[in-house]
Amino acid sequence: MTSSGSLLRAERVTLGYGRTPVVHDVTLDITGGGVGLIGESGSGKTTLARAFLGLLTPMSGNILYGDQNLKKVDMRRFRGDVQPVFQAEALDPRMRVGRSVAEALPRDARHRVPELLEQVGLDPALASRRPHQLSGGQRQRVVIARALAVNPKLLILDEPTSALDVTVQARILDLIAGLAAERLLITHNLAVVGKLCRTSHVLFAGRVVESGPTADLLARPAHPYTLALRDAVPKLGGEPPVARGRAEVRPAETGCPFRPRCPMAVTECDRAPALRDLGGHQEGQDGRRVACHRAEDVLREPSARR
Ligand SMILES: Nc1ncnc2c1ncn2[C@@H]1O[C@H](COP(=O)(O)OP(=O)(O)OP(=O)(O)O)[C@@H](O)[C@H]1O
Repeated sequence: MTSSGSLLRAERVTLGYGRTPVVHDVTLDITGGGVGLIGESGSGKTTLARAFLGLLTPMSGNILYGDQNLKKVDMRRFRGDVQPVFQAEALDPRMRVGRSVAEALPRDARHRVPELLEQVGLDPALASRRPHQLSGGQRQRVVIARALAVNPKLLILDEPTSALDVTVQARILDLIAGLAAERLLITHNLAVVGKLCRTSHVLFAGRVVESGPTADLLARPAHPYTLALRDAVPKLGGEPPVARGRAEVRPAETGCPFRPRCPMAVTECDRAPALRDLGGHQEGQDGRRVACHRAEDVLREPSARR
């Protein structure tokens, strides 16, 4: 735990590839009860996840693990504590799935394969199959079994259900919800965070534009982008929630990056809004942060209330 009570913390982190930053000055804590990272394709979710896994070094700022800079943490211990769950396509197509799971276990614990398969709701007899001989949902369960092999404290799940149909998706989400490990969940589907994450952060163009308790965010978005995301996909399993037809509009390079797509933009939005506490002590505003000059107006919009 860091002194702020989080498992992992990004502190004013800027991340990029080569010299090009794609995530800008993000501060974010992974606390208990599940944390969601939401945003459309290209918003920087996977890039942040890679930094939290120690796979990408920040251009500036720090990733902290238990009050220690991740750069200085023993990576062998860290890999036992923090495990990624990526999409099932990452499984080796030639390898029997039992062996895939066995490879994630310490050598003297390989007898635990049937137990792990059962833990994720799979018949241990499926261990002899190759990935293409399983359904999409079964493959995703194998990926989760692999991650659980080392009894991690935290799972970092990148779109764990986006390739699955709605009913299978719901069953995998139930499985994830029942696991003991904490979770950082990356998704473009707001319905998924509603089910699994106590806290959520909305990313737009590599910046956190809104944060807070997920239930409050969904009930009363304070950023026009969160509002567009919520209203684009009201239920589990729908299309990716982008403001349809406008996602191709490039973010602004100066001022508020969402301005070119924002139905509420005003002259003031030429100035970049800082992430700030949502003022007042009204219901649903505790722990809420937003980067929008017009957040209070967004909250007053009848369409923002649900
Ligand atoms: N290896 C890379 N080299 C250069 N640029 C990259 C690389 N990986 C990602 N990017 C760029 O970084 C930005 C953020 O990408 P990232 O994959 O983090 O977004 P994302 O929100 O996870 O998107 P998606 O939901 O499509 O996975 C994008 O503009 C992307 O083109």
